[in-house]
Amino acid sequence: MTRKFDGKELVIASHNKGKLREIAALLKPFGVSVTSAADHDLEEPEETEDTFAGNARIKAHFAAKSTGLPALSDDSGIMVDALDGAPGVYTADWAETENGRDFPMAMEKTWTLLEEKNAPLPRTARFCSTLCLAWPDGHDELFEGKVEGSLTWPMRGDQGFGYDPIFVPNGYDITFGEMDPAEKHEISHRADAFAKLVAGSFA
Ligand SMILES: O=c1nc[nH]c2c1ncn2[C@H]1C[C@H](O)[C@@H](COP(=O)(O)OP(=O)(O)OP(=O)(O)O)O1
Ligand SMILES: [Mg+2]
Repeated sequence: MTRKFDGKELVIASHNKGKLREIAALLKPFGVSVTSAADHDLEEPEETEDTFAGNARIKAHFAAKSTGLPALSDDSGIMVDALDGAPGVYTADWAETENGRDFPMAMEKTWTLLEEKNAPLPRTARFCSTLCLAWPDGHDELFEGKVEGSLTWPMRGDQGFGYDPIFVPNGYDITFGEMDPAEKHEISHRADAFAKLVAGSFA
């Protein structure tokens, strides 16, 4: 049996401002008051697992235990078929530099690898998201979502975050970076997982 969310406050166990903005927008219709990991002065736990689900559980359980409140995390990434699913769980790591994250650099690295491989067009990829809703007593629920598309070069658009400027979802000719946020929320991997969370835990 799926446990229902019946609290008033939900902690979003993420330090990514782009994600926080998207999750707050997705939760808006449900009258839940949301706070972030930063609002509770939480550190960023190390993401030591090699699956989205494993890392989503680490983040949500850490926040739930630390705050005594239910917490929702998202672990996500982009999987490129011609790169055998890379960068996948390591999407954020590929952008890591001494001075913080550099996503243009990570996108260029990804495109260069595809060029070096002479990967055929379209260069298919998908964004994946696993949401974990965890309670302070250790119970949790997991929900998975994805969106299929292909990569394009050069980068286009300044909406969204992360890899959005090179991802064109199937059925569109614009990137997530060029898309209105409300439209991204209709079709994104996070929205897909979120619909399952709502059906399971909020309905
Ligand atoms: O809709 C998206 N549009 C573009 N890029 C995206 C998206 N969703 C995930 N991504 C990329 C960037 C992100 O940095 C990485 C996930 O890494 P991931 O560890 O789950 O998130 P994070 O470290 O940025 O924030 P946090 O762990 O605090 O929730 O995949
Ligand atoms: Mg992370």
